Amino acid sequence: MNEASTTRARRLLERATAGIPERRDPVTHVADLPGRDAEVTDWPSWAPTEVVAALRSGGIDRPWTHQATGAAAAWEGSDVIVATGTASGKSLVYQLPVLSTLVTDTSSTALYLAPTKALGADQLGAVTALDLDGVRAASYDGDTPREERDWVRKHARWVFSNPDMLHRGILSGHARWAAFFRKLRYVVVDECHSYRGVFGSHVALLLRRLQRVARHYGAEPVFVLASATTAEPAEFAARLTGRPATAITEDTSPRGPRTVALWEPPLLDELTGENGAPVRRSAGAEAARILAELVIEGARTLAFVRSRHGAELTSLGAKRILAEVDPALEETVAAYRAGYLPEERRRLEADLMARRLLGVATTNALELGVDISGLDAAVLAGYPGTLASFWQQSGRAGRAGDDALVVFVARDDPLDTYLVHHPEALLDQPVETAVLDPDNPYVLAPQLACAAAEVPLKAGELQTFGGDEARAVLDSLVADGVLRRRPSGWYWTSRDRPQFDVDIRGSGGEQVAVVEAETSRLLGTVDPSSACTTVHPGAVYLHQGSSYVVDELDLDTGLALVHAEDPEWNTSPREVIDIEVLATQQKQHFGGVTVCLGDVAVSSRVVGYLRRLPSGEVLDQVALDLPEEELRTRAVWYTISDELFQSAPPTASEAGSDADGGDSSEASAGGADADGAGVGGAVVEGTSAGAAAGGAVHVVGTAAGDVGGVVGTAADGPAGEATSTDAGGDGARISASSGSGTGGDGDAAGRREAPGLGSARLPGALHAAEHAAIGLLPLFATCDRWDIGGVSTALHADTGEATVFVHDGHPGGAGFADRGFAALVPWLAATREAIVSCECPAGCPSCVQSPKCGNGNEPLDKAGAVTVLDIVLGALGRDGTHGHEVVQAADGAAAG
Ligand SMILES: Nc1ncnc2c1ncn2[C@@H]1O[C@H](COP(=O)(O)OP(=O)(O)OP(=O)(O)O)[C@@H](O)[C@H]1O
Repeated sequence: MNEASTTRARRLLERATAGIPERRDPVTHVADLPGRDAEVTDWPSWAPTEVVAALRSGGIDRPWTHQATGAAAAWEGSDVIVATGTASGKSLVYQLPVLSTLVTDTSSTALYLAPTKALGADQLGAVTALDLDGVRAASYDGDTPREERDWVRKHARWVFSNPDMLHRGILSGHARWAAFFRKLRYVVVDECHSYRGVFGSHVALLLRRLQRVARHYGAEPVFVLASATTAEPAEFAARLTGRPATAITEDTSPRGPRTVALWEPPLLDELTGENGAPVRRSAGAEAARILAELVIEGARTLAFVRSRHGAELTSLGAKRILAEVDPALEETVAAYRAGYLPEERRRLEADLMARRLLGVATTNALELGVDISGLDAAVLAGYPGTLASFWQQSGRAGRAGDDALVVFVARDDPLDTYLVHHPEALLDQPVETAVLDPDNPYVLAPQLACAAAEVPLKAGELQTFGGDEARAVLDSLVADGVLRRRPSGWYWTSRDRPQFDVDIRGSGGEQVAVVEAETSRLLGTVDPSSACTTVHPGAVYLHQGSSYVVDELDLDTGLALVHAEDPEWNTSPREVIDIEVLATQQKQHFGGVTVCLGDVAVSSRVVGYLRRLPSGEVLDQVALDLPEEELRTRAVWYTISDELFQSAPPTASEAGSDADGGDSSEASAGGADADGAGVGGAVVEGTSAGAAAGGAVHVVGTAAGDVGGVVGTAADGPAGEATSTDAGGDGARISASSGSGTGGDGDAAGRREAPGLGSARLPGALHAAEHAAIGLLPLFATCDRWDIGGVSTALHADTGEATVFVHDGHPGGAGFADRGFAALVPWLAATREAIVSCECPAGCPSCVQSPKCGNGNEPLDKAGAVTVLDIVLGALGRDGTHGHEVVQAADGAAAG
C-alpha cells in the first residue's frame, strides 16, 4: 500500500469530518483497500493492423491481459462474459473481435444491446470515433428517425440497439432484417448484470428468440457479455443466453488504493418523524456537506444520489455551502442525471474530466458505461441496491498510482443501517449474482407467443425455453386459442404481432393514462396494477409539483381524468386484502417453526380513502366501489406455533430489551395501543406493482404513489363486508369480517402468550419483523424493497399459526422469494442485526418503519420483532429437530 497517498485519502476524510464532535462521529468503519499494477500484453496477431492502429490512436497502447484473453476466446468462437471492475476496459473485449471481423469479412454484421439508450449512444460514439472504413455502425432505437431506419436495416453493419427495440422493432419484423441476420457474427450484451428480476427473465427469453431468428437465416452469432463484477458469471451468462460461456473474471487493469469510510448520519435532536420516531440527518444533506468539504480540498468528487430530485438537491446544498466559503467554488459543482440533453451531459462529463467541475451530484446515470474514472472521491448517499452497483459507483474514484476516498452514507433504512454496522457484508462479500427466472410462466407465455409468431416453434426447440414448463405453457396457449398446434409445431394464429402487447419491462400491461380533462393534456401514466391505489376517484395526484384531483377512473379504457386543484388535504386509500396459499413447494419444520416456499394469491380491493390534513388529522372517509385485483406470485413464509411462543427461551426477552435500550415498556405500550384490545393483527406491505397483501382480510392504506399495509382483523375465507372501526388516534380503519372458516382472529390471537410478548404485542412484533425482513432481502436477492411485499398476521387461515409472508411483487414471481428461502438464516439473522444495531428506542425508518406502510407504521413493536426473530432463528439453529419436505402440492392445496 502506498503510505503517502493513503494519507491523502485519510486527509480528505478528516476534512469531511472536521468540526463534528467526537461523540457524534458518524464514521462507523474505515477500510484501506490496496491498489494494483496493470498487466499488459501484446496485440493479438489476428487483429488487423488498421484496427490496432485505430485503437492505439484512441489511447489504448496495448491491451491488458484479461482483455486479450476475453477477446481471443470470442474471436475463436466461444461465448464470453467479462465480469470485471469499473473502467477495466470491458469495451475492448468485444470491440477487438467485432471490429476485426467486420474489417476482415466485409459482409459480416454485429448487434450491440445496452439496457439504456444513453449507454448505447455512448458506445456507438466510441466506435464511430475510431473511424474505421466500412464498419458502418449505427443506432436503431426509439430515437432513430423513421427515414433513417430503412437505411440502418439495409446498410448498417454494427447496429446499436436495446432489448425493447430488439423485441418490438427488429424481431417482430425480422424478414426486413434478413440480410443483417444472415451475416450476424456477434451479439454484444453490455452491462448484462442489469437484466434481473422480471425484466431479466424477459431479456433471457428474448435472447433465445434472437438466436432462433438468427438460426432461421443460417447464422450462429457469438455472444459477448459485459458485466460488472458478479458472483458466478458463467452461470449467470448461461441463464441469460441459454448457452455456456467462458468467464473472464481476473481484472488486470491498474487500480489505485482506496479508503472506504462507512458513515451513519447522526440522529437529529430537534426533529421527530412518524409516531414520534427519531429522525436522522438525510443522506442527501449529509452527502451535500461532504461533497462541499471535498471540493474545498480540490478533490474531484462524484456524489451518487438515489433520485433525480435528490441529485438536484444535493448539488444545490453543496453550492449553498460553498457560496459561503468562496463564491468562485460554487460554479464548480453541478448535477447530472438522465433526462438532461445528450449535449449537456457530454459537456458535464468533459468539464469534470478537465477539472472545470470538481463536484457532481448524480443519479446512477453516471454508473453505467459512461467513461468517467480516476476521480479523487466518490460519495454514495444510500446503498445503491446491489454490491455490483456499490463497486461500480465507488470504482469511479481512484486511478493508478493515486489513492481515492469512497464514503458510503447510510440512508434511514434497515439495510443501510445493517451495512454501516457490518462492513464485512459490504466490503468482503462476493458480488451477488443477478436473479432472474426464465421459467416464470407469466413471462414464458407471452415470450413463447412472440417466438411462435416470429418462426413457428418446433418440439425440438422447447428445451431452450425451459422444457416441460414450456410445453405446459404452450398447451395452455393452444387451449386459449392463442397458438395452433400442428404436426410440424406451434403456430401463431392472428395477423397482429404479439410483440406490441408484451411489455418486457414487466410493468404489467397497458399503462393507465392520467389526463387533464379540460385541456386533454397527458400528465403521466400509472401502472395498471397501482391505478386503483394512486388514481382512484377523489385521489389527490401530484405531478411535477402541481396538484390535481381525480374525477374519474376508467380501467377498461385505461384513462384517469383529473382537474387541477390543490386541496388542503391529501388522500390515502384503504384496501381490503387477502393472501391465500395456493401451493407449497418447499416446507421445512424446525420444532415449532415452519418455513415454506410456494405460490400465493394476493387479492386486494380499494374500498375507500381517507382525506387527511398535513397534521395527520383525518377529515373523513369516502367509500369507493372498485374491482378486486389479484396477484398470483411466489412467497416465502414462516410460521410460529403457539407452543413455541409459550415455551420460548428467555433469550428472546433478553434480546428484546437489548434492542429496546431498556425502554421496552414504551415499545410494548405502542404495540398494545395500536392494536386495540383483543384484535389479532394482520399487516401488509405493498409493492411497486401495487400488490399489497394481507393475511385473510385486512385493510391497507396507502399514500398516493405508495402502497402499504394496515392492521385489520385476520379471518378466513373471502373478503367480507367492510366495516369501519375506530383505531384510536390513527384515523379510521376498516376491517372486514370472515365469511366462513376459523372465525375471528381476536380469540385466536388472544391465546398467544409469548414470554414478554403478549397477544396485544404480537401483531406489532410480527409487523416490525416483516418490515425489517423486506428491508434486508435486497442484500440476498438482487431486488429493490419496492419489488417485494409482505404480510404478517397473528393467525393465518391457511397456516393456522402466526405467519410472516414476504412475496414477490410481480405476477409469477421474479425469483426473490426463492432467494429469501434459500438464504433464510443469514437473511433473518441480518434482519435481527439491523434492528438491534439501530440505537433508536422504539422503531424508526432505520430499523422497522417502512416508507411504504400505508398504516402509518402502526402497530410496530421493535423489541417484539427481535423476540420473534430470536424464536425463529433459535428454532432454525437447533440441531436435530427439523425435517424437510419437498411438497409438490397441487394448486389449491393449502399449506400448513
Ligand atoms: N488496455 C488499455 N490501456 C489503457 N487504457 C485502456 C485500456 N483499455 C481500456 N482503456 C481505457 O479505460 C477506460 C475504461 O474503459 P471501458 O469504458 O471499456 O471500461 P469498462 O470496464 O467498460 O467501464 P465501465 O465499468 O464503465 O463499464 C477507457 O477510457 C478506455 O479507453
